[in-house]
Amino acid sequence: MLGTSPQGGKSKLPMQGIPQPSREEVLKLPRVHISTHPVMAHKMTLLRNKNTPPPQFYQLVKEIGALLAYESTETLSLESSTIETPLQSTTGYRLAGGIGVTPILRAGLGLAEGFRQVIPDVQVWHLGLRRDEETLQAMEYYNRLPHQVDLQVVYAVDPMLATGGSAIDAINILKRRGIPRLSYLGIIAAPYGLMRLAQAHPDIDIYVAELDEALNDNGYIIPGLGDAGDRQFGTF
Ligand SMILES: O=P(O)(O)OC[C@H]1O[C@H](OP(=O)(O)OP(=O)(O)O)[C@H](O)[C@@H]1O
Ligand SMILES: O=c1cc[nH]c(=O)[nH]1
Ligand SMILES: [Mg+2]
Repeated sequence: MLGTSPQGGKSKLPMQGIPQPSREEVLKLPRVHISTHPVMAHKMTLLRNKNTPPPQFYQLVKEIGALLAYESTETLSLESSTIETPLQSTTGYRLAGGIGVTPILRAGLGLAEGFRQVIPDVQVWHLGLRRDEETLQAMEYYNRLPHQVDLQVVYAVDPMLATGGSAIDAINILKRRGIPRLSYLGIIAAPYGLMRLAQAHPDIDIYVAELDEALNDNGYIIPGLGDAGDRQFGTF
């Protein structure tokens, strides 16, 4: 079992000396889904490149969000109904119940936008969490989650799963709203954060585009892509 805090020892750097699991260990986790699609690998390479400017970076986050939406909704429930084509009656299907997407601000905004391109009638519930870069603890600063909910599933979306603190907190907050089914959708995961999220919330599915090597001593994912919020919104 991993520790619950990224802080430890007497080091000034928050991840220094903290043991991290290997990629192989987290690949054995039962509800972790990592994309194997070649189009995803192509877009991920453009996204990671430090020379990709913010407008193209944001566009890529949206496109990757759409691909992840398609992959992660594969197991959703359907309702059937009879419809008329111009020629005859036939059985049609629609997604059962509502679907919610919670972008973890800021960086989750582009992913949520991509998700909406696949399922335009999702409800979008905004949640602001900011990671303190000294302690790596997430702090909630904005919450627009409705009290009345009747949804089949809610996806918490955030590009970067680093220590896992933000994702664990987001799922805790959503669980308090009584959502029957929750999933996490991200672009890049570090083994450390993925293991912590799966251990804290073994009842959710976790979908990511790629699994990286590790966190550096500052808690940044390597090789990673840098700061996903800054790269989307140009705030370097
Ligand atoms: O797994 P963790 O260690 O919690 O780190 C991941 C979090 O850090 C980033 O957000 P950040 O705090 O930089 O906010 P931003 O989206 O406003 O840039 C990222 O988008 C995640 O929310
Ligand atoms: O590598 C990282 C870690 C946290 N947040 C980011 O945006 N990037
Ligand atoms: Mg950021």
